[in-house]
Amino acid sequence: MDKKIAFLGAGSVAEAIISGMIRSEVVNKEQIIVTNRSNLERLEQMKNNYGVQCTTDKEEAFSYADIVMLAVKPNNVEESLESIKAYLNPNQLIVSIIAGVTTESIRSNIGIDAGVVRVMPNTSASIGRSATAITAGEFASEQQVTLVESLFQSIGITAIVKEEDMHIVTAVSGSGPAYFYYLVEAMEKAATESGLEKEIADKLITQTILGAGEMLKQSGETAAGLRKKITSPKGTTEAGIQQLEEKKFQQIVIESLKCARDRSIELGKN
Ligand SMILES: NC(=O)C1=CN([C@@H]2O[C@H](COP(=O)(O)OP(=O)(O)OC[C@H]3O[C@@H](n4cnc5c(N)ncnc54)[C@H](O)[C@@H]3O)[C@@H](O)[C@H]2O)C=CC1
Ligand SMILES: O=C(O)[C@@H]1CCC=N1
Repeated sequence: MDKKIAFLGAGSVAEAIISGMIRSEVVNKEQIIVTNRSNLERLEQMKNNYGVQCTTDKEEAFSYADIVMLAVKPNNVEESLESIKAYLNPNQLIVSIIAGVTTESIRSNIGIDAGVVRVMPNTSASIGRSATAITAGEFASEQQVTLVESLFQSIGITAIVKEEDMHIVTAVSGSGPAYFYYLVEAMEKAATESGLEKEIADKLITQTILGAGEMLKQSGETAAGLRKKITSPKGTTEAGIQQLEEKKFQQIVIESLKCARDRSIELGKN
Protein backbone atom coordinates (compact mmCIF):
# COMPACT_ATOMS: atom_id res chain seq x y z
CA MET A 1 0.00 0.00 0.00
CA ASP A 2 1.59 3.28 -1.08
CA LYS A 3 -0.26 5.58 1.35
CA LYS A 4 1.31 7.89 3.90
CA ILE A 5 -0.14 7.34 7.36
CA ALA A 6 0.10 9.97 10.12
CA PHE A 7 -0.72 9.01 13.71
CA LEU A 8 -2.14 11.53 16.18
CA GLY A 9 -1.13 9.90 19.45
CA ALA A 10 1.74 7.55 20.21
CA GLY A 11 0.28 5.47 23.03
CA SER A 12 -0.20 1.75 23.51
CA VAL A 13 -2.80 1.20 20.81
CA ALA A 14 -0.90 3.31 18.23
CA GLU A 15 2.17 1.21 19.01
CA ALA A 16 0.26 -2.09 18.69
CA ILE A 17 -1.09 -1.05 15.27
CA ILE A 18 2.23 0.33 14.01
CA SER A 19 4.21 -2.72 15.08
CA GLY A 20 1.56 -5.04 13.57
CA MET A 21 1.42 -3.18 10.25
CA ILE A 22 5.18 -3.06 9.87
CA ARG A 23 5.44 -6.73 10.84
CA SER A 24 2.86 -7.70 8.20
CA GLU A 25 4.61 -5.50 5.61
CA VAL A 26 1.29 -3.94 4.50
CA VAL A 27 3.16 -0.65 4.74
CA ASN A 28 6.79 0.08 5.32
CA LYS A 29 8.20 2.17 8.13
CA GLU A 30 9.01 5.14 5.88
CA GLN A 31 5.27 5.57 5.20
CA ILE A 32 4.42 6.13 8.86
CA ILE A 33 4.81 9.37 10.78
CA VAL A 34 3.90 9.61 14.44
CA THR A 35 3.07 12.62 16.61
CA ASN A 36 2.10 13.19 20.19
CA ARG A 37 1.55 16.31 22.25
CA SER A 38 5.05 16.80 23.68
CA ASN A 39 6.63 13.56 24.92
CA LEU A 40 9.88 13.54 22.93
CA GLU A 41 11.24 10.57 24.84
CA ARG A 42 8.27 8.47 23.71
CA LEU A 43 8.72 9.58 20.09
CA GLU A 44 12.40 8.69 20.28
CA GLN A 45 11.43 5.25 21.56
CA MET A 46 8.97 4.74 18.65
CA LYS A 47 11.64 5.83 16.17
CA ASN A 48 14.24 3.49 17.65
CA ASN A 49 11.89 0.52 17.96
CA TYR A 50 10.11 0.70 14.60
CA GLY A 51 12.12 3.07 12.40
CA VAL A 52 9.06 5.28 11.82
CA GLN A 53 9.32 9.05 11.39
CA CYS A 54 8.43 11.06 14.48
CA THR A 55 7.68 14.74 15.00
CA THR A 56 5.75 17.13 17.21
CA ASP A 57 5.29 19.41 14.18
CA LYS A 58 1.65 18.75 13.29
CA GLU A 59 1.87 20.56 9.94
CA GLU A 60 4.73 18.34 8.83
CA ALA A 61 2.87 15.20 9.88
CA PHE A 62 -0.66 15.90 8.69
CA SER A 63 -0.39 18.14 5.60
CA TYR A 64 1.01 15.36 3.43
CA ALA A 65 -0.76 12.35 4.93
CA ASP A 66 -3.20 10.22 2.91
CA ILE A 67 -4.53 8.56 6.05
CA VAL A 68 -4.85 10.27 9.44
CA MET A 69 -5.08 7.83 12.37
CA LEU A 70 -6.62 9.33 15.49
CA ALA A 71 -5.21 7.49 18.50
CA VAL A 72 -5.71 9.90 21.40
CA LYS A 73 -7.84 9.38 24.51
CA PRO A 74 -11.49 10.44 24.22
CA ASN A 75 -10.95 13.41 26.58
CA ASN A 76 -8.20 14.76 24.29
CA VAL A 77 -10.29 14.65 21.12
CA GLU A 78 -11.33 18.31 20.91
CA GLU A 79 -7.97 19.91 21.72
CA SER A 80 -6.02 17.46 19.59
CA LEU A 81 -8.30 17.86 16.54
CA GLU A 82 -8.13 21.63 16.99
CA SER A 83 -4.34 21.35 16.75
CA ILE A 84 -4.42 19.57 13.36
CA LYS A 85 -7.58 20.72 11.59
CA ALA A 86 -5.81 23.53 9.72
CA TYR A 87 -3.64 20.90 7.97
CA LEU A 88 -6.42 18.52 6.93
CA ASN A 89 -8.27 18.39 3.60
CA PRO A 90 -11.42 16.59 2.37
CA ASN A 91 -9.41 14.09 0.28
CA GLN A 92 -7.74 12.58 3.29
CA LEU A 93 -9.14 9.52 5.00
CA ILE A 94 -9.61 9.96 8.74
CA VAL A 95 -9.51 6.75 10.75
CA SER A 96 -10.52 7.00 14.39
CA ILE A 97 -9.51 4.42 16.97
CA ILE A 98 -11.01 6.47 19.78
CA ALA A 99 -13.53 4.70 22.03
CA GLY A 100 -17.04 6.13 22.19
CA VAL A 101 -16.63 9.13 19.92
CA THR A 102 -18.89 9.15 16.83
CA THR A 103 -17.77 9.70 13.24
CA GLU A 104 -20.10 12.71 13.08
CA SER A 105 -18.54 14.27 16.15
CA ILE A 106 -15.08 13.89 14.58
CA ARG A 107 -16.26 15.30 11.25
CA SER A 108 -17.84 18.32 12.94
CA ASN A 109 -14.73 18.92 15.06
CA ILE A 110 -12.46 18.99 12.01
CA GLY A 111 -15.04 21.08 10.14
CA ILE A 112 -14.63 19.43 6.70
CA ASP A 113 -16.64 16.71 4.97
CA ALA A 114 -13.80 14.20 4.90
CA GLY A 115 -14.48 10.47 5.01
CA VAL A 116 -14.26 9.29 8.61
CA VAL A 117 -14.03 5.58 9.36
CA ARG A 118 -14.21 4.47 12.97
CA VAL A 119 -12.42 1.30 14.05
CA MET A 120 -12.13 -0.62 17.29
CA PRO A 121 -9.06 -2.88 17.27
CA ASN A 122 -7.36 -4.41 20.29
CA THR A 123 -3.77 -4.62 21.47
CA SER A 124 -3.28 -8.10 19.96
CA ALA A 125 -2.73 -6.08 16.76
CA SER A 126 0.96 -6.07 17.71
CA ILE A 127 1.18 -9.81 16.92
CA GLY A 128 -1.28 -9.78 14.01
CA ARG A 129 -4.21 -11.11 16.07
CA SER A 130 -6.48 -8.10 16.53
CA ALA A 131 -10.26 -8.42 16.25
CA THR A 132 -11.18 -5.09 14.66
CA ALA A 133 -14.69 -3.73 14.17
CA ILE A 134 -15.14 -1.10 11.45
CA THR A 135 -17.92 1.39 10.80
CA ALA A 136 -18.20 4.08 8.13
CA GLY A 137 -19.14 7.71 8.71
CA GLU A 138 -21.47 9.64 6.42
CA PHE A 139 -18.82 10.87 3.97
CA ALA A 140 -16.69 7.74 3.84
CA SER A 141 -16.70 6.06 0.42
CA GLU A 142 -16.87 2.32 -0.17
CA GLN A 143 -13.33 2.50 -1.47
CA GLN A 144 -12.16 4.12 1.78
CA VAL A 145 -13.86 1.43 3.86
CA THR A 146 -12.20 -1.27 1.73
CA LEU A 147 -8.85 0.43 2.27
CA VAL A 148 -9.35 0.44 6.05
CA GLU A 149 -10.44 -3.21 5.94
CA SER A 150 -7.29 -4.24 4.14
CA LEU A 151 -5.08 -2.20 6.50
CA PHE A 152 -6.62 -3.81 9.57
CA GLN A 153 -6.80 -7.28 8.00
CA SER A 154 -3.03 -7.10 7.95
CA ILE A 155 -3.09 -7.13 11.77
CA GLY A 156 -5.90 -9.59 12.40
CA ILE A 157 -9.55 -10.14 11.48
CA THR A 158 -12.14 -7.44 10.77
CA ALA A 159 -15.92 -7.12 10.92
CA ILE A 160 -18.10 -4.31 9.56
CA VAL A 161 -20.69 -3.19 12.12
CA LYS A 162 -23.37 -0.52 12.49
CA GLU A 163 -22.09 2.57 14.27
CA GLU A 164 -24.47 2.10 17.22
CA ASP A 165 -22.94 -1.36 17.80
CA MET A 166 -19.48 0.11 18.36
CA HIS A 167 -20.21 0.55 22.09
CA ILE A 168 -20.82 -3.15 22.76
CA VAL A 169 -18.01 -4.09 20.37
CA THR A 170 -15.67 -1.94 22.44
CA ALA A 171 -16.69 -3.88 25.55
CA VAL A 172 -16.41 -7.30 23.88
CA SER A 173 -13.30 -7.12 21.70
CA GLY A 174 -11.69 -3.73 22.40
CA SER A 175 -11.47 -4.19 26.18
CA GLY A 176 -11.89 -7.98 25.81
CA PRO A 177 -8.23 -9.01 26.06
CA ALA A 178 -8.02 -7.30 29.47
CA TYR A 179 -10.79 -9.51 30.85
CA PHE A 180 -8.99 -12.64 29.70
CA TYR A 181 -5.77 -11.35 31.28
CA TYR A 182 -7.69 -10.72 34.51
CA LEU A 183 -8.99 -14.29 34.47
CA VAL A 184 -5.47 -15.57 33.84
CA GLU A 185 -4.20 -13.53 36.81
CA ALA A 186 -6.77 -15.29 39.01
CA MET A 187 -5.84 -18.72 37.60
CA GLU A 188 -2.17 -17.98 38.29
CA LYS A 189 -3.00 -17.07 41.90
CA ALA A 190 -4.95 -20.30 42.38
CA ALA A 191 -2.08 -22.33 40.91
CA THR A 192 0.72 -20.73 42.91
CA GLU A 193 -1.30 -20.62 46.16
CA SER A 194 -1.69 -24.38 45.71
CA GLY A 195 2.08 -24.77 45.45
CA LEU A 196 2.68 -24.89 41.68
CA GLU A 197 5.81 -23.10 40.44
CA LYS A 198 4.88 -19.79 38.76
CA GLU A 199 6.81 -20.56 35.59
CA ILE A 200 5.05 -23.89 35.12
CA ALA A 201 1.67 -22.34 35.98
CA ASP A 202 2.15 -19.59 33.40
CA LYS A 203 3.17 -22.05 30.71
CA LEU A 204 0.19 -24.35 31.32
CA ILE A 205 -2.35 -21.53 31.62
CA THR A 206 -1.17 -19.75 28.47
CA GLN A 207 -1.39 -22.95 26.43
CA THR A 208 -4.80 -23.71 27.96
CA ILE A 209 -6.23 -20.35 26.90
CA LEU A 210 -4.65 -20.62 23.43
CA GLY A 211 -5.96 -24.16 22.99
CA ALA A 212 -9.46 -23.17 24.12
CA GLY A 213 -9.44 -20.24 21.66
CA GLU A 214 -8.35 -22.49 18.79
CA MET A 215 -11.01 -25.06 19.74
CA LEU A 216 -13.67 -22.33 19.56
CA LYS A 217 -12.38 -21.36 16.14
CA GLN A 218 -11.72 -24.77 14.61
CA SER A 219 -14.09 -27.32 16.16
CA GLY A 220 -17.35 -25.91 14.86
CA GLU A 221 -18.86 -26.48 18.32
CA THR A 222 -20.39 -23.89 20.63
CA ALA A 223 -18.67 -22.73 23.81
CA ALA A 224 -21.38 -24.47 25.86
CA GLY A 225 -20.92 -27.72 23.88
CA LEU A 226 -17.15 -27.68 24.37
CA ARG A 227 -17.57 -26.96 28.08
CA LYS A 228 -19.98 -29.88 28.53
CA LYS A 229 -17.45 -32.29 26.99
CA ILE A 230 -14.97 -31.41 29.75
CA THR A 231 -17.51 -31.60 32.55
CA SER A 232 -17.66 -35.21 33.76
CA PRO A 233 -20.53 -36.01 36.13
CA LYS A 234 -19.33 -35.55 39.72
CA GLY A 235 -15.88 -34.63 38.38
CA THR A 236 -13.48 -31.74 38.96
CA THR A 237 -14.85 -29.37 36.30
CA GLU A 238 -18.36 -29.78 37.66
CA ALA A 239 -17.14 -28.86 41.13
CA GLY A 240 -15.55 -25.70 39.73
CA ILE A 241 -18.55 -24.75 37.57
CA GLN A 242 -20.91 -25.24 40.54
CA GLN A 243 -18.90 -22.65 42.48
CA LEU A 244 -18.93 -20.27 39.48
CA GLU A 245 -22.71 -20.66 39.27
CA GLU A 246 -23.22 -20.12 42.99
CA LYS A 247 -21.16 -16.91 42.76
CA LYS A 248 -23.11 -15.89 39.61
CA PHE A 249 -19.97 -15.68 37.48
CA GLN A 250 -21.83 -15.37 34.16
CA GLN A 251 -24.07 -12.65 35.58
CA ILE A 252 -20.97 -10.77 36.79
CA VAL A 253 -19.35 -11.02 33.34
CA ILE A 254 -22.56 -9.87 31.60
CA GLU A 255 -22.90 -6.89 33.95
CA SER A 256 -19.20 -6.02 33.59
CA LEU A 257 -19.40 -5.94 29.80
CA LYS A 258 -22.54 -3.81 30.00
CA CYS A 259 -20.66 -1.39 32.29
CA ALA A 260 -17.88 -1.17 29.68
CA ARG A 261 -20.50 -0.63 26.94
CA ASP A 262 -22.19 2.13 28.98
CA ARG A 263 -18.83 3.78 29.65
CA SER A 264 -18.24 3.91 25.89
CA ILE A 265 -21.63 5.62 25.47
CA GLU A 266 -20.68 8.12 28.20
CA LEU A 267 -17.25 8.81 26.64
CA GLY A 268 -19.03 9.65 23.39
CA LYS A 269 -21.41 12.08 25.13
CA ASN A 270 -18.63 13.85 27.02
N1 LIG B 1 -5.57 0.51 24.74
C1 LIG B 1 -6.38 -0.26 24.03
O1 LIG B 1 -6.40 -1.49 24.18
C2 LIG B 1 -7.32 0.34 23.04
C3 LIG B 1 -7.50 1.72 22.98
N2 LIG B 1 -8.35 2.26 22.07
C4 LIG B 1 -8.54 3.70 21.98
O2 LIG B 1 -7.32 4.22 21.50
C5 LIG B 1 -7.10 5.51 22.00
C6 LIG B 1 -5.72 5.62 22.58
O3 LIG B 1 -5.61 4.72 23.66
P1 LIG B 1 -4.20 4.35 24.28
O4 LIG B 1 -3.21 4.15 23.19
O5 LIG B 1 -4.45 3.26 25.23
O6 LIG B 1 -3.88 5.73 25.06
P2 LIG B 1 -2.48 6.31 25.55
O7 LIG B 1 -2.77 7.19 26.71
O8 LIG B 1 -1.50 5.22 25.69
O9 LIG B 1 -2.05 7.24 24.31
C7 LIG B 1 -2.66 8.44 23.99
C8 LIG B 1 -1.70 9.25 23.14
O10 LIG B 1 -2.33 10.45 22.74
C9 LIG B 1 -1.38 11.51 22.80
N3 LIG B 1 -2.03 12.83 22.87
C10 LIG B 1 -2.82 13.35 23.83
N4 LIG B 1 -3.18 14.61 23.51
C11 LIG B 1 -2.61 14.89 22.32
C12 LIG B 1 -2.60 16.04 21.47
N5 LIG B 1 -3.26 17.14 21.78
N6 LIG B 1 -1.89 15.97 20.31
C13 LIG B 1 -1.22 14.82 19.98
N7 LIG B 1 -1.19 13.74 20.75
C14 LIG B 1 -1.88 13.75 21.89
C15 LIG B 1 -0.57 11.17 24.03
O11 LIG B 1 0.65 11.88 24.02
C16 LIG B 1 -0.41 9.67 23.85
O12 LIG B 1 0.68 9.42 22.97
C17 LIG B 1 -8.19 5.79 23.03
O13 LIG B 1 -9.14 6.65 22.48
C18 LIG B 1 -8.79 4.43 23.29
O14 LIG B 1 -10.16 4.53 23.53
C19 LIG B 1 -8.99 1.48 21.13
C20 LIG B 1 -8.81 0.13 21.13
C21 LIG B 1 -8.01 -0.56 22.10
O1 LIG C 1 -10.18 1.21 28.08
C1 LIG C 1 -10.42 1.89 27.09
O2 LIG C 1 -11.08 2.93 27.17
C2 LIG C 1 -9.91 1.45 25.74
C3 LIG C 1 -11.01 1.20 24.76
C4 LIG C 1 -10.90 -0.26 24.40
C5 LIG C 1 -9.76 -0.74 25.12
N1 LIG C 1 -9.20 0.19 25.83
